[in-house]
Amino acid sequence: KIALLHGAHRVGKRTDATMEKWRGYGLGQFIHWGLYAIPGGAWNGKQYNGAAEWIRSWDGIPKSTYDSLNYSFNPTAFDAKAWAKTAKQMGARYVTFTTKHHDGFCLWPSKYTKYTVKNSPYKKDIVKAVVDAYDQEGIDVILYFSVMDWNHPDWRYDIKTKEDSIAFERFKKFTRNQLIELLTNYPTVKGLWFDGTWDKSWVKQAAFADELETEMRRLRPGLIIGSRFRADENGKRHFDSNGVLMGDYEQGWERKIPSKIEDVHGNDWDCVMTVPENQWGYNAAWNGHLKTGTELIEMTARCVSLGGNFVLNFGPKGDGAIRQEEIKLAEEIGDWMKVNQEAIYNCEYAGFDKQDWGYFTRKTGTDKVYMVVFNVPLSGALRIKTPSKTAIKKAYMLADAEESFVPEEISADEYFLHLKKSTNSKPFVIVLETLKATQDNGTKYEKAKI
Ligand SMILES: COc1ccc([C@H]2[C@H](O)[C@H](O)[C@H](C)N2C)cc1
Repeated sequence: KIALLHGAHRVGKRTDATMEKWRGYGLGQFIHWGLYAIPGGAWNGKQYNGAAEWIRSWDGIPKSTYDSLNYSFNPTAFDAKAWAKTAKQMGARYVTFTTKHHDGFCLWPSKYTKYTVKNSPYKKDIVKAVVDAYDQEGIDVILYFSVMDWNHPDWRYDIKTKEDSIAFERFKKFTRNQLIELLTNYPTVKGLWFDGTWDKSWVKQAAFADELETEMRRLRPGLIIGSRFRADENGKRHFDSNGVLMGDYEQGWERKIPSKIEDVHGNDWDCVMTVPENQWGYNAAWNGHLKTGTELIEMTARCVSLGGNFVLNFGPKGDGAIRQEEIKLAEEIGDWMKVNQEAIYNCEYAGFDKQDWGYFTRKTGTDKVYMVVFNVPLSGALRIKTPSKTAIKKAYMLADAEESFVPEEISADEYFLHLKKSTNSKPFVIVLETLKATQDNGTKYEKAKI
């Protein structure tokens, strides 16, 4: 073990109620909104090839021209209540909202910079409107904050000279002030989602970032901060020099999902996902593959089956309205969640071997296991391999408990559930009521006859 002052301060999952609630969210919404939504991925009719929220880094636009977009920010169609209703309808249980992205434009009236919504035609506090609207819908709010701030004169990619270090000391104070300001202005937020923390300048601030994390947690007990915020004194990010996760959950799953339980190392985690291949901010010309509702439902089930949450990104337009494609996806996902949410909310890794037809989830703290079926085999036989000493007492369709199954035992701890010929066109869920034979529950292990 390497002696560390600024590595992980906790090994294993948090066990407090706030984190247990976070663990059970299942499905969340990410919202990327800011000045980049105005150009929407193009400038003077020329398409930008990268992610729309990175358009400022494109040579095709003078930085000062981009920066003056704050004078034309006036989202007349912005309606936080409508956003929150869409999220509720989709079945999202938390939202991560961009307070400040890499371009440095603040969607709240920060006292520490002029580059805020207050000095735009819109003037009003967007972060407050979002926090209040989502609180009202009972959806928990996490605030996204980019440490990297392209607008701030004291930001540095690295600290090479004396001048750099003097400037960056000012930047560190500015960053701390903004974070304390956010936690003070919006006391109901449950956590902070940090981004823009990969540059050497910040990676060298292990002690400062560690102290700042401690200060924020003291100001807001229970605050949820992931593994992206800080590096240890050897510059290790996400996992410290001893391989221990820093922060409360792993934030490395950006547009990717773990494929097996070993990949998550017993940590909490969430996956943040875009509808196109890589567009977080609004891009008018969505190109390439756009994920369908069924694909996104499958990603949700896959994340929950491996003990994580799935967070789907929305990129509202420059006028503040959510684009129709995203509204439609929210409706499709929401329709499925209305019927099947029991297999997603407050569920976790079931401990059953993965099968080709789909995913197992387990209702936390119970012996209730769900089969979320996406790929019905031509045989119509869904294979189940139960963990040892686990019997299946009952098996039935979640959508209709009358439609039950008698598992056919095909070998030790292995069964088939035979589906009726059906025309299922949407994923469906089968409930398994299981029985774990253990000494203390007095259950002598025997095959429970259905
Ligand atoms: C590949 O390098 C990246 C990819 C994504 C990001 C940013 C995106 O702009 C978005 O905010 C995402 C959540 N974040 C990781 C930054 C650098």
